[in-house]
Amino acid sequence: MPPTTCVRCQTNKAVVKRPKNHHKLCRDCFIAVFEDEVHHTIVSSKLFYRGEKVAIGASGGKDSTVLASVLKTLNERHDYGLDLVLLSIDEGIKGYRDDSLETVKRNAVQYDMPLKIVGYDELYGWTMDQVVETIGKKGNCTYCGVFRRQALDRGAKTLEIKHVVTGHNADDVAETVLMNLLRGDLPRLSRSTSIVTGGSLNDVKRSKPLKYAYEKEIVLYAHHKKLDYFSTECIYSPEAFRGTARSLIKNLEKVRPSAILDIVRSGEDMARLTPDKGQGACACDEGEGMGGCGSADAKTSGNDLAQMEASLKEKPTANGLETEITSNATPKVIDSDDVVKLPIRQRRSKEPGPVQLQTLGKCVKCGYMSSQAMCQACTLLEGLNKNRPEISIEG
Ligand SMILES: Nc1ncnc2c1ncn2[C@@H]1O[C@H](COP(=O)(O)OP(=O)(O)OP(=O)(O)O)[C@@H](O)[C@H]1O
Repeated sequence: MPPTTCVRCQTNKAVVKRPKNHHKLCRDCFIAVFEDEVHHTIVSSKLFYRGEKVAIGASGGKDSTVLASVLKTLNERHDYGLDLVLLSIDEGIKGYRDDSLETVKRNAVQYDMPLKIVGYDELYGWTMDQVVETIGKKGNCTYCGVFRRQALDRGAKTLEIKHVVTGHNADDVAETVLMNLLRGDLPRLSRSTSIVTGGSLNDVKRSKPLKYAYEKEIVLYAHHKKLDYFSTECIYSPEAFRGTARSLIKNLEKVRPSAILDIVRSGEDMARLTPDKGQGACACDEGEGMGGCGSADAKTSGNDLAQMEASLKEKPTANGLETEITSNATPKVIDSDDVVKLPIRQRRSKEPGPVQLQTLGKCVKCGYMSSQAMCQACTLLEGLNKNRPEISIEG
């Protein structure tokens, strides 16, 4: 078969079939289109202002590495005038985060950006290894997610930064929309679909410039730009419920590539119809619910992404290849759900009824933004410190 020509430049050989719309593009056009789309998201959502100091939540993984690389490129190309800093949270997971932080340290040199690392041990007196030693693996993602969101805010504050960007992508947002739908938690949709959260009530704003970027395209971008990223999954178990939502989405994507963006758009539309417009958002919660980091890895919850990464690695030079992403893999569905029981006052009512708007105050213990007397992190810490958590893990 003759090689396919790039539909954009009509000159070079196509090496990428875009997962998003199946357009066949050459390497340079794919990179240009990907960057242009992120630029469009940034400009149309008015994410930044000139001179703004922005912390990039950098985990060393593909999403935040691509985010750092693209933001550096766009900042220079379009003269955004941003002061970009890498902010990493060390959760204290040996054999995982210590390795990924080495990647972030190299990224800091490669992108010529300052790097700040903040550890759970210094902030909370606990590493995740110690948390897991105490509570076991089940439900640990909840602790990690709550602690990380607050740690990012605190890290930003020590740098006098009021805006943290994260590498959450379209797949992440679509998963969260589905999870909230499946839980019957429409009010949370507003926060989970917003490109920007915090900011007005909470003084650290968070945004997701890759909100409309497909995860597979992020992997392709990292591959074609030869970015240095860390691709091992967390050694502690991923969230079962998110993994199930992820598998569902990956299956939908196979039969209808636009499904991911369609779910994101539907989530945005439904959010506009719900009473919670994000004003009452607890600072610990980006609408994802009490449940973890959002990084249920494709390797465990629908392994076509892992396959894709492996096959890209086998073909280090894409020259002369058409990179088409297909997979016959059957996603592994995790059939149990990790649920952490919170004290009654912090659980959402399961009964239908009028939606209660939350009001933000300050945690009586640490002063962090909270819709409850005590913030989620302090509640979890209190349980850990007592070593007889009022928070029990459902078996
Ligand atoms: N330890 C961390 N330090 C700083 N930022 C983090 C950390 N963990 C996650 N983040 C931020 O939150 C985003 C979403 O995290 P998540 O755990 O869902 O990881 P992910 O989807 O695997 O992303 P990545 O590929 O960047 O690791 C990341 O892209 C990153 O911006």
